[in-house]
Amino acid sequence: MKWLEVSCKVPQEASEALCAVILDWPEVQGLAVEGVFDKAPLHPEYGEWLDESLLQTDDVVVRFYLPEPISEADATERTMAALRLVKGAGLMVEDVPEQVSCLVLDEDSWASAWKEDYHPIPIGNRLVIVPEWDQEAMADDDALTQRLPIILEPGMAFGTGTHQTTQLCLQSLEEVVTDGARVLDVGCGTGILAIAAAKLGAGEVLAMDVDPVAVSTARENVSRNGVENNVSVLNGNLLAPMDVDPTPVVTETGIVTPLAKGFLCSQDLAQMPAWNVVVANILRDIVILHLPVIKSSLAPGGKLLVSGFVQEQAAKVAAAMVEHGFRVSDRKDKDDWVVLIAEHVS
Ligand SMILES: C[S@@+](CC[C@H](N)C(=O)[O-])C[C@H]1O[C@@H](n2cnc3c(N)ncnc32)[C@H](O)[C@@H]1O
Repeated sequence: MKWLEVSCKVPQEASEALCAVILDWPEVQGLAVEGVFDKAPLHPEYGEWLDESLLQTDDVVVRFYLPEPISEADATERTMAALRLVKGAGLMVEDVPEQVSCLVLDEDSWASAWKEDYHPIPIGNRLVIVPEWDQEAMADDDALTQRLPIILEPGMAFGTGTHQTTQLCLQSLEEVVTDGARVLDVGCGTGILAIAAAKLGAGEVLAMDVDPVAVSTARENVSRNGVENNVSVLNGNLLAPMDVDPTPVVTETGIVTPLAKGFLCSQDLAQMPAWNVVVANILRDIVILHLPVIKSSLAPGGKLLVSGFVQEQAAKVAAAMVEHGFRVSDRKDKDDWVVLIAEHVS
């Protein structure tokens, strides 16, 4: 069987919207975004704030695979239509054929092309992120088999384990999760941190995300890892008022409109027993907005891990944490990125 490898060059800030449209095509197998994601992704539709200092215009390549009998001409036309949708949603993309290129691959080349960018990634002392198809290869590596595997199928949601902030949070979870702990993962993306917490011994983990796509990806990853008994995944927004309509609104372009909607609200959280660990890898301002609700749901002595911001923003986050009654006890840096670890002090 033949496959078409379609590559489309777009500015980084338009890549997620383009991926969302392309992933709606039932024939698409494998989608990857290539380029340097050294700044946080922007999701204005999910309440993440645009931060001028994080804006960048570097192009990335969205690459995906379509099976025969789809022709190069069809694939190019459909990709152009997707680009037009993204452009219509207000994102800066060029919807010209020069942005799109196609390569015909046979089955073997397709399988390796899609998978070659993803390999097991050891994290910290105890964890390893394993792409679903690399599990067998990993069995040959004694050092890796000693680690706790987090098996992931890279999908649309953020959190394949390659981003510095995800790795910093994983490393920090290793240090703070104790046996039987109750862990809350705010902005779970693929569910990677929640799964790690469960594998590290947490008794009960609640993973939540405002993005319904992230919620379904996280649920799949949770069952892939056999941690369904310990991890629940909910759509929600702890910043939203209680009486919001939980039905997501989808525009003609397939992009969820600006929302303050969610199933899980801060009031729901208030009904639950306190958490021993809360992890939130979002963005600076969203993290800061979450501090009051996190403070009221974290057990005294409980640990808060926050990331999603760069070094020059860390002081502002740390100051806000102190203002809300946390004691910042540790910090880790990777490249420009930071995780802050704080303790709830009453
Ligand atoms: C940077 S990703 C982190 C994903 C994963 N936890 C990780 O560490 O790789 C941030 C996630 O937060 C979600 N998010 C943004 N604002 C949110 C909010 N107000 N409530 C819950 N999730 C939110 C986004 O949809 C996205 O999946």
